[in-house]
Amino acid sequence: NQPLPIALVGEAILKQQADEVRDFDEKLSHLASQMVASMVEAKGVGIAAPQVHSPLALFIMASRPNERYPDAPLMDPVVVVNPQLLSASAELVSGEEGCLSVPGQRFSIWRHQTIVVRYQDLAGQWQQTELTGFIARIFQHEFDHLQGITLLERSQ
Ligand SMILES: O=C(O)C[C@@H](Cc1ccccc1)[C@H](O)SCc1ccccc1
Ligand SMILES: [Zn+2]
Repeated sequence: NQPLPIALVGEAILKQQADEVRDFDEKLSHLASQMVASMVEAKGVGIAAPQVHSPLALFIMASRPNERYPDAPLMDPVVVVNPQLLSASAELVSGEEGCLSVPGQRFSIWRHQTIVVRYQDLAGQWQQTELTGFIARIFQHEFDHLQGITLLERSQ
């Protein structure tokens, strides 16, 4: 499962609104597995479809402990399709983020501490859950990518 080339900030694909996923077929599952492979190879904790030049509303979240977030939960990669942000806490928390599309740079970014989200899985089943802390941060970072927003537009 060869890793896919990662789009760099400045490429048009990263500035577009991603398209709704309608076909929950084996092509979608194959793209998701290629995204996981690309994220793992790039040592990321998430990756969005536009970053691998696919304009689909799809991303991977895969929190794991790391030097900046040593107490981050270790979780299996979650495939998030057609995500919606239902609510977000007034409480914001600042944290350091990187981006595979802005290699070698780190930014301090304000994110909502807690969010309630809804999304479809690879089978098209709707999931709804509350996320908090580092996982909420990853979701917000990847959700931004689907709206054509990168760290550069958010860094304080
Ligand atoms: O560019 C991406 O979407 C992947 C980012 C995701 C990320 C989200 C929130 C906070 C940090 C990163 C990559 O994972 S950047 C590499 C990385 C990995 C662990 C911690 C910080 C940065
Ligand atoms: Zn990013």
